Amino acid sequence: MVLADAGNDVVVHARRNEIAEAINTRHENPNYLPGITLPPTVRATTDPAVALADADVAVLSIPAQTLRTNLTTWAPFISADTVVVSLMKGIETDTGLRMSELIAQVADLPTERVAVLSGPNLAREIATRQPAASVIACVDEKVAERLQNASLTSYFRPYTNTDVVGCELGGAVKNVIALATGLSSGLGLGDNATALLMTRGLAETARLGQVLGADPITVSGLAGVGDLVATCSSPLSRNRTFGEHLGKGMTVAEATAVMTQTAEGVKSADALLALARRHNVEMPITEVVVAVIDGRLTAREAADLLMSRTPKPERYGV
Ligand SMILES: NC(=O)c1ccc[n+]([C@@H]2O[C@H](COP(=O)([O-])OP(=O)(O)OC[C@H]3O[C@@H](n4cnc5c(N)ncnc54)[C@H](O)[C@@H]3O)[C@@H](O)[C@H]2O)c1
Ligand SMILES: O=P(O)(O)OC[C@H](O)CO
Repeated sequence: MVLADAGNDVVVHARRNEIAEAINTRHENPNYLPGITLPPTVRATTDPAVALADADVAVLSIPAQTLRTNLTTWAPFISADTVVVSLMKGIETDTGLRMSELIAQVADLPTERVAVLSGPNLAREIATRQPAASVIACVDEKVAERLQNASLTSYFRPYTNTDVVGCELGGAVKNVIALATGLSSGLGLGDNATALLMTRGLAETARLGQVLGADPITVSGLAGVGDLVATCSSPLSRNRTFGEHLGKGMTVAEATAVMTQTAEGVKSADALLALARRHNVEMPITEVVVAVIDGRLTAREAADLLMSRTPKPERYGV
């Protein structure tokens, strides 16, 4: 919708024929955004070769853990000049790769042709054209600027950045912190606890970013604190909702069964923790979220464990 409203010729690749059909005839995706009318210029196809033919830009937005398999199939259809943009906020579980790293590896692309978009962008709000801003990051600033111009509308305002690592980490870690604020809310622990988790969650993002080469300023921007605030506070967040279900006593299997959309943090938390341990970075909130997901701690025990940690000075670096 954003790209079509910005004046681009947009082709969506859908897996299911009935979804492609609904987008082409009723201008609606009834499974994922029921009730939202898409611009009639948005067309859909089930054929990835048709979707990718001569595309200036390919925007990838599927569950992070399915990217490798899907992209292996799609890569041969990516044209020589196409820039690939990731909207995904996850980390591959087996490898710890960020989505842009995975794209460059699987599609064999130079980093200058891979960009990421990340920020406080709850899908349903954007689909109703409510104002939002985001960050488009690419190591090549000119490419980021091209993408910025291609996605600028009256309701969507992208900023550019060259810090791909910081933007991607901001998106991936905030999902885990949103699971934690959901757990806390499910337990009824109050707004002070939510603010505590968000602020110390940001410290975890900053520490991990520091060792992985992110710009320390990125964490205070839209892809850092901006997305953290939106996701941790909004009932529209799937990660926060998933955590809330667990906090109210559901098992992971029960929460998974009632969710129809992706909560990336559930699978990426473990990969982020492994990445942090590899670099000797302490991420206590991420650690207890992983323990709750694995069934080693209850939500209550996780809260008690965090509150019983040794007192320390307030620091943001490693
Ligand atoms: N929804 C949001 O508000 C939002 C905002 C910003 C970023 N993101 C990120 O975008 C990514 C996708 O999330 P989403 O909100 O679209 O999730 P979703 O669950 O709503 O939709 C997933 C999409 O991927 C497709 N899909 C599911 N399994 C697939 C598979 N195995 N192979 C191919 N396609 C598959 C679905 O058909 C659907 O189109 C995530 O990484 C998420 O963090 C989401
Ligand atoms: O619904 P969530 O929890 O995946 O969050 C959606 C977006 O990432 C918010 O920016």
